[in-house]
Amino acid sequence: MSIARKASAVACHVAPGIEAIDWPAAWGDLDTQGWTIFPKLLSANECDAIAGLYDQPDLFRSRVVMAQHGFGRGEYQYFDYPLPQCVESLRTQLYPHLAPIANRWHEAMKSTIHFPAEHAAFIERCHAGGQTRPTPLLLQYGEGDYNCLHQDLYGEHVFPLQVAILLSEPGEDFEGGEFVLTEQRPRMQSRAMVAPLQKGDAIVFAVNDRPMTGSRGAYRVKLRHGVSKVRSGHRHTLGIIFHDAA
Ligand SMILES: O=C(O)CCC(=O)C(=O)O
Ligand SMILES: [Fe+2]
Repeated sequence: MSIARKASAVACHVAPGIEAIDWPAAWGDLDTQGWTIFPKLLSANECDAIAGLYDQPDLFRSRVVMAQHGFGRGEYQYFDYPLPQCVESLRTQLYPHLAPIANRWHEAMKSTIHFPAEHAAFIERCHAGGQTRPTPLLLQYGEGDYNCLHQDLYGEHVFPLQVAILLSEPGEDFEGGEFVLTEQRPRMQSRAMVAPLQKGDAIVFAVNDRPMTGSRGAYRVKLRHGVSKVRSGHRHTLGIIFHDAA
């Protein structure tokens, strides 16, 4: 009974948003800067419904208070299986579009890892390798909170792209709290990037390495992501990570 209740907690219609994505533009952004934005992937109502799940502890497998680990300030919770329908739909419906990019990146980086076309097959691989715990998460920030630059690596199996959806409206629900990324090139100084997200926008970004084309072929650059200090208000984010955790 509790399983049925959990699974139906929040429904949303992600297919139209995914249909509307300009994939050639997205591929271009991902190849040149390692991230891209899908505008308005979720409606304001869907954002509010997902953010509201934060107060239903039975939907989550664990809660992390960032200050206790030196991760920043603020908190997040990892969803438990079965995932709410909306989260499950985003994970399974975005994956098939991202797997070809992941495979192209891995080929360019001379990796022999190949990602299957469907998420279920990739999750089977994670589970067989002992990575069985779900990684989609809901983050919650208040005034003064921030998220240090990090990478969401949870074991040997890593899908190289992940998605974060801003569930609050900048300038209205909160001030500050920008989504920031840094790109570290070999033997060079790091460059910082700020993603201009609005409520309902999704950012797709490299989890760790991505290929960059130089005059002597492709080399690897490393991305990290985080959130600058929230100056006022409240900010929620939904994180969709495609690999599970050990
Ligand atoms: O709150 C944010 O925008 C950052 C989320 C994040 O670190 C993640 O989804 O992995
Ligand atoms: Fe993260």
